[in-house]
Amino acid sequence: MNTVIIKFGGSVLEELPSAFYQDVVKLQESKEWQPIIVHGGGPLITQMLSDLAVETTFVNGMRKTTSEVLDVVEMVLSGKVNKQVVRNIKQAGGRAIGISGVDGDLLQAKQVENRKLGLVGQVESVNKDVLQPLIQDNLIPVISPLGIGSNGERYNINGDIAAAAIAKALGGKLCFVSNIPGIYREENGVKRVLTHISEAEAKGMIEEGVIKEGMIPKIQSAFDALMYKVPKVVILDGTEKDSLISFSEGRSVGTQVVL
Ligand SMILES: Nc1ncnc2c1ncn2[C@@H]1O[C@H](COP(=O)(O)OP(=O)(O)O)[C@@H](O)[C@H]1O
Ligand SMILES: CC(=O)N[C@@H](CCC(=O)OP(=O)(O)O)C(=O)O
Repeated sequence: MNTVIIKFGGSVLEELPSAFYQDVVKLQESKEWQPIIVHGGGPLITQMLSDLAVETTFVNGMRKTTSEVLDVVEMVLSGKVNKQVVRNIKQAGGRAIGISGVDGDLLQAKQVENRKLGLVGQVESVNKDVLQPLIQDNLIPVISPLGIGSNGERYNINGDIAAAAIAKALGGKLCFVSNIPGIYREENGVKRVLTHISEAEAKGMIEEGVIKEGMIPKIQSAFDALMYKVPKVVILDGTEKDSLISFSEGRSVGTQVVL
């Protein structure tokens, strides 16, 4: 059985068609795949913070997180978004269970080295034992990216980084579902989507500012995962018909990240 970690971000969350969720359920029912969902929700957090008149800023795609911001992050991700995704899967005919990285010590984390980011965490270890009984019960785990520290404190973890850590722990394939058909590069004024991207190429594109914002943690997590033997990492558009099925059948879709 193949495990696939499907991470979708806030950029595409509200645009994902029901066909996408039906494809997730199809994979599960095929018995050849075990899908595990990790979701983001960055734009919804930003919206809620703005409604509450709390300022928010990003550094290289990571949100500076005060304890006031962290309350909102947890409320939006582990409450609103997580349960919406569980319901979407049910409406597509599947059965899902929503948990956060805090539950059962799933994502054990510590504060990132860049202290200017505040309560942002990096994953130290993944307690994959939490997922096994859920999988055995034919449930699709839906995970919100918060982490728990050794003293029970919580951290805000970027969704892409959380997904890569889970893929590394389970040795599963990693599928970043976003709102773009892959990584863009402009050549002679023409924007095209790369079918593959290597580490050297990505580094150059980050330096040139061609890869920016939320794409930076995504691509960095992709290489981190590949380095730890994750067999395949792809960035694709979840609104494109059959994109997930093409991925599962090994057809070329989106941008494949290669070492
Ligand atoms: N070279 C690039 N190619 C494609 N998208 C890029 C690139 N550089 C930056 N981006 C941005 O990255 C975004 C996807 O990252 P992010 O907003 O974090 O998405 P998600 O919420 O799906 O994780 C795209 O919507 C796009 O605005
Ligand atoms: C540390 C950090 O930046 N955490 C993210 C968590 C949500 C996320 O990753 O959402 P997307 O997948 O939509 O980007 C945030 O606070 O926005």
